[in-house]
Amino acid sequence: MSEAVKAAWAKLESLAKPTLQTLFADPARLDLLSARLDLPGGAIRFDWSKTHLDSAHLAAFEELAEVVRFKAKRGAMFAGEAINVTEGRAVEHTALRGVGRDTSVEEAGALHARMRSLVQAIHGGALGEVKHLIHIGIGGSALGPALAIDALARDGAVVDVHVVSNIDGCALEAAFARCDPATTLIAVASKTFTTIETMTNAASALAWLGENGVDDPYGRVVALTAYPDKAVEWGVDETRVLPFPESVGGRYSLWSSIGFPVALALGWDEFAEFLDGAAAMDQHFLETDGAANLPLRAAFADQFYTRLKGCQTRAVFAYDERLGLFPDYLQQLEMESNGKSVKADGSPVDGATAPITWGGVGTDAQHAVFQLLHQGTNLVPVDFIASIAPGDALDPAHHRNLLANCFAQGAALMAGKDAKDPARAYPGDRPSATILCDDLTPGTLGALIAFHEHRTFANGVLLEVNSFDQFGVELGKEIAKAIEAGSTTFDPSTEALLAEAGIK
Ligand SMILES: O=P(O)(O)OC[C@H]1O[C@](O)(CO)[C@@H](O)[C@@H]1O
Repeated sequence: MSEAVKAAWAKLESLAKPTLQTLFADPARLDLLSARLDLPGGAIRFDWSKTHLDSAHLAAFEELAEVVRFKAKRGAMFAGEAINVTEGRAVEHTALRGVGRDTSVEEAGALHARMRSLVQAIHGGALGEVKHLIHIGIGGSALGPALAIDALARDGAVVDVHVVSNIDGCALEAAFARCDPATTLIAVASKTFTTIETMTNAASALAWLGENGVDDPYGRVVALTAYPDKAVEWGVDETRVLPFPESVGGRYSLWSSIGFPVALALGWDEFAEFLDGAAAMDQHFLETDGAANLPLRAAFADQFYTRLKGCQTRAVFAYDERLGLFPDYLQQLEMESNGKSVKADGSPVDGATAPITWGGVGTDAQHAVFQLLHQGTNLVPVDFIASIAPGDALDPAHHRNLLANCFAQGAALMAGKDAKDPARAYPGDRPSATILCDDLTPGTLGALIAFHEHRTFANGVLLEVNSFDQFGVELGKEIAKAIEAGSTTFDPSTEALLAEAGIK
């Protein structure tokens, strides 16, 4: 850590940390810590006033951002420089939304035009009747599509999409049970086109089509990959291979052809609105400086709790059934990006990096895990996400009650409650932030996801880690391969488990 970075952290640590109730004595607090962004598809409000950030911390975090060269690093990402230093790659998912270096934006436009043609051809009947799509991918090749489809395609998807990721055959069988092979397409989504789970599931899906009367199973496959040659070699006709650039990381790839099932389920116009919402967030992130930059401000709050308060987790609760998969999506985004122990230059980090991201949906979670949030010994910063417009058409009492509960939880965590009986007392002073959308639309969802991508990047810059590699996932894969090969002897525990299961 450079002396300047050390000094910036030391200053942050030295600042007084008043309670939330004390902080609210400042009448300007709500204005200082809340913001609204007008986006395609509706506005989003952000409220960090129930966190312990104050003007002194915001200023000190701005100094930290300056000494870690946040602006230069942000500029380098959008300029297409190879900021993923350990892999020597640029990081260009924003170019897919039209924001980035010209050549990459142009290339992304051409790739989207190709994807759009295929989507529209399928909608127009070019591949016969298509009622179902089994989308096979894992990690970033599955979590984004699953989230977007579950959030946006609830009432009347053009094509019914089933996302299958797990190598556990139960996952694929569940999809088979809900699809008619004669009207089913298979999307094989893999950046590398080598991932064992995806390739095994894809082979089984082809076999299922063949065993159920489909003459040309390969003719029903669309491949979504950064390595189109591998997909062609595997047997997919080049006309149904939708490539994307290698500079788009797996967990940032929803905007590329990995989003094909989203476009197929919703229609191209909605997918374009989704991209536009993300692009509006990109422009905000690129053009706004200091704590007014909302993803950067969110990262300040994250660092406040992780580094300055020692919180090991952060929780996200969507008070919106349609965002039930949002915590899963965020887990990969945040934990795979910033769950690191070395900095981008290879030196050890100087403290905690990414907290464990977890969460669920409200109000369900209130009846399951909120006990710990209110009275447990762990301090957990919480994000609440909700929409003002309901997603349902039932009695408005449902949605009013949903929002009342969402806002009540933030108020309760902060205020706490005294009681004579210690078991009934709430300590309070527990932080939360609220993200409130006008409505959950393709545009606001796109912006919400892009906000979290940039928040993750901003956290990585403040921590000085490379947010874009993921070498930590490799060792387990290597050992699984060695187990399958049967050639290696492992520790006694692993050997005993393999013997019990009849694998060795
Ligand atoms: O798209 P691919 O290459 O199949 O990889 C799937 C996932 O596997 C990972 O590499 C982790 O194992 C993720 O980063 C990625 O999203």
